[in-house]
Amino acid sequence: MQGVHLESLSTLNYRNLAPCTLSFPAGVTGVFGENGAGKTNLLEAAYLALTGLSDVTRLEQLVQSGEGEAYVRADLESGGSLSIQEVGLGRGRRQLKVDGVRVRTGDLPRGSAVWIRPEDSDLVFGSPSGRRSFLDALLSRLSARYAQQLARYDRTVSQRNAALRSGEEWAMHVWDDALVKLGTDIMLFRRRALTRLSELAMEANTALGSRKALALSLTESTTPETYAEDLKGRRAEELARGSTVTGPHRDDLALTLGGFPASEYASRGEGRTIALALRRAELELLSERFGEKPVLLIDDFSAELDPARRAFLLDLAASVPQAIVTGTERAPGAALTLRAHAGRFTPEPQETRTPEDLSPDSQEVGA
Ligand SMILES: Nc1ncnc2c1ncn2[C@@H]1O[C@H](COP(=O)(O)OP(=O)(O)OP(=O)(O)O)[C@@H](O)[C@H]1O
Repeated sequence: MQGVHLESLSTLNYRNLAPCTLSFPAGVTGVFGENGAGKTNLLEAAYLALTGLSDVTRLEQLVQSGEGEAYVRADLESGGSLSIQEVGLGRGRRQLKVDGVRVRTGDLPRGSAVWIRPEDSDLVFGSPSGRRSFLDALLSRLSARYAQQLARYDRTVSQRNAALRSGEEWAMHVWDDALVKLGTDIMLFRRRALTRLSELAMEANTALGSRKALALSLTESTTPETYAEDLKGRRAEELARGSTVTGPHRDDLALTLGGFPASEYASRGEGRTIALALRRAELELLSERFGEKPVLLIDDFSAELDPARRAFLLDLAASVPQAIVTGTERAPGAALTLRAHAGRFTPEPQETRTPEDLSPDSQEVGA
């Protein structure tokens, strides 16, 4: 399968990165350097330029301290055509352009990158809202309609909450109708998508060497069939609390390992394996949906001390048309290696090794 290709990335005033334009070859680019050198920031900038997405709550965090605005640009090839994607960032403001024309986030190619990070373990051990965000972000990338319905649903919940707080019981049937319609769409879409996501996550979990079965399911606060009734049944409680307590905004993506809830019973290592399985499932799902492999961004492969998980990450990077892999040590088998230091990235000479030395199973890598 073909893949999205990030030809070059330019940044200006982005976090601690020095202004730069970096070219990336096909295959693996390894970026190594000391802690705080800017490796994560580089991947974050690449992800933002490729997808328009960022999970920071305050955009000004991304702007270099002391500066007013930041800018990232990706020159990429997708579906056989070249394009330039630019993101300008200011205080609470993000401006996107494709080939010089202003667009909205949803207009950028939605399957262009997947980012794997050490913090992904929070998906397993963190709150339901983190898992729900993972699911919603993924489904929003798979379907523009899902993204639209979700935004409408969230707006409706906020407006309904305001009406509940003002004690506007007389207006509730109007909000309930809107909520049931949008919420039902969301629940049905999640159920459909979960079937394939579960299969792919289970396969990845097995590929990671886990002997315990991973299962994904939705813990729903209501169902499409009973949503309207459930809202009526909790009306008094909702008026007292001033918030909507029933609906897909309260649901969880439940993860079980060997039949037990992973958030409560999985070990740290098992949790990490589940998180990697979810990310590989995301990669596969986006590839199936868009017919090309996303650019794979792997942050800090060297933090992965378990040999099976480390080999899995390096194999995954080698299996896609393009990957950027960071770490405090060199990634083996890289087509290009960049040394990171104080926000700058310098190409390193290629290591001369035999193909056997470059295998992820070799001593140095697995140690
Ligand atoms: N808006 C900003 N302006 C200037 N510097 C920033 C900004 N945001 C973050 N930094 C700095 O960027 C530095 C590099 O962070 P980054 O997370 O990219 O390092 P890293 O190379 O991935 O390190 P590690 O190996 O520890 O993960 C940090 O020292 C951080 O303080």
